[in-house]
Amino acid sequence: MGEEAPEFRVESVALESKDCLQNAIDIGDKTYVISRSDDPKSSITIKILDKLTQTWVVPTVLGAPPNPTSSHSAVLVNNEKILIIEKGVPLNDSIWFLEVDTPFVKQQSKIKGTVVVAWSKGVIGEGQKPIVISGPSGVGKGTLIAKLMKEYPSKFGFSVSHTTRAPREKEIDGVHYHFTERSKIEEEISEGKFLEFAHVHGNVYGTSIEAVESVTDEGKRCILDIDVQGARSVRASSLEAIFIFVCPPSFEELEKRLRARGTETEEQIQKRLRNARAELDQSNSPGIFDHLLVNDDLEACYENLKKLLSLDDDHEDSNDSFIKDGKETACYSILSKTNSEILLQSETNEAEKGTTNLILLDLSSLSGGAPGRTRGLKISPVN
Ligand SMILES: Nc1nc2c(ncn2[C@@H]2O[C@H](COP(=O)(O)OP(=O)(O)O)[C@@H](O)[C@H]2O)c(=O)[nH]1
Ligand SMILES: Nc1ncnc2c1ncn2[C@@H]1O[C@H](COP(=O)(O)OP(=O)(O)O)[C@@H](O)[C@H]1O
Repeated sequence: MGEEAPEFRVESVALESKDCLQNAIDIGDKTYVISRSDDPKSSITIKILDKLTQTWVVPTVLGAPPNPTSSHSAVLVNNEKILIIEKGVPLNDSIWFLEVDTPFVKQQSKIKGTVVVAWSKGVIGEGQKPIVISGPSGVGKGTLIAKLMKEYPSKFGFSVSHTTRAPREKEIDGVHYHFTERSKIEEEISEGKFLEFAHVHGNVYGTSIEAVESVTDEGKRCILDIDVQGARSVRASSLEAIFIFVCPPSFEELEKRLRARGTETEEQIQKRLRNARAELDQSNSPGIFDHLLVNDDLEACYENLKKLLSLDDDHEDSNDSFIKDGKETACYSILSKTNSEILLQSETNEAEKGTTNLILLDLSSLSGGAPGRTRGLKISPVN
């Protein structure tokens, strides 16, 4: 029997010269040209040729691009995205997707009225799902999160949000929040750098994609403290998370805690209490929260939170053991592709006896995607 035919027609022209590499990938009537210049600091540029009109378009590029490297290889995965393998970086950092026609890209294209493409970094294995914690102001979210981070500093990391509100006395910029100007956050939101944002108590709050992914990239489980609107947006995004709503034992107790904290003016307290009623109402909306926790006695609530987190189907990724210790520099190029498997070949000819220079990248269970990370990549050596 002959070899399985590729599912899609792929024309990949590698125009390699000493210091630059360019790939041209055809999708329908368009050719996507992915190139890097000979300036080692400049990152990849994308241009699209419309073959019917013979015109070039420079798209709006969303998401953080790969760090500059010397070269890459690329292949079309399906009609939605291009897989790019970077060379000269650790293998963990070498797998990228350029989304050209995914639902996210289509949606952003509509919003912006321009042609959009978006970067997403490939992650080997699933990683642990981030934890979204919501609840009314003063209920004790921050207190519970602080306890968790103190007890398990290497397991959990906090997603540091951006906010336009003024810092409280003991709050540190970059630790509790990134305190920012409204015009700056609005600009960054329009650049697609935020996973979600919301207007809360008269200020803008938002979670940058980087805030979540930098925690995940450190191998820690990310905790987000965001309001109900934010939780709703994350639910609708490509980020798979666990959603927990923290309730007070009573409205009176909530008010007491908020006043006792002593961080807000009376006017701000009144605003937070008004919003609290709406948040408590929304906590029962179907499809947002997976768990409700009542924070009556702090220690009891904390124990329940811990139970709930260990009940979750946390699992160590097993399929990435091949590269787990490997901060080895990637020097792979794409050799072949079937429907969901890509064969990568090491370009060094150092294949000593018994050492593999072929690896198989399995794309059959991808999840997530731009803006952020594409998870669920499986990788295995070919013997
Ligand atoms: N949507 C969204 N909400 C956030 C974010 N960061 C914080 N919040 C929420 O904004 C609200 C106000 O937070 P904060 O000003 O720290 O006051 P506190 O809740 O009274 O401690 C809380 O409900 C937070 O969960 C964010 O990045 N996105
Ligand atoms: N279970 C609890 N019982 C009594 N006070 C609590 C409890 N949990 C938190 N607090 C206190 O309530 C106040 C508000 O808690 P905080 O963590 O700042 O709430 P949030 O982050 O939800 O706004 C703080 O002064 C905190 O010490």
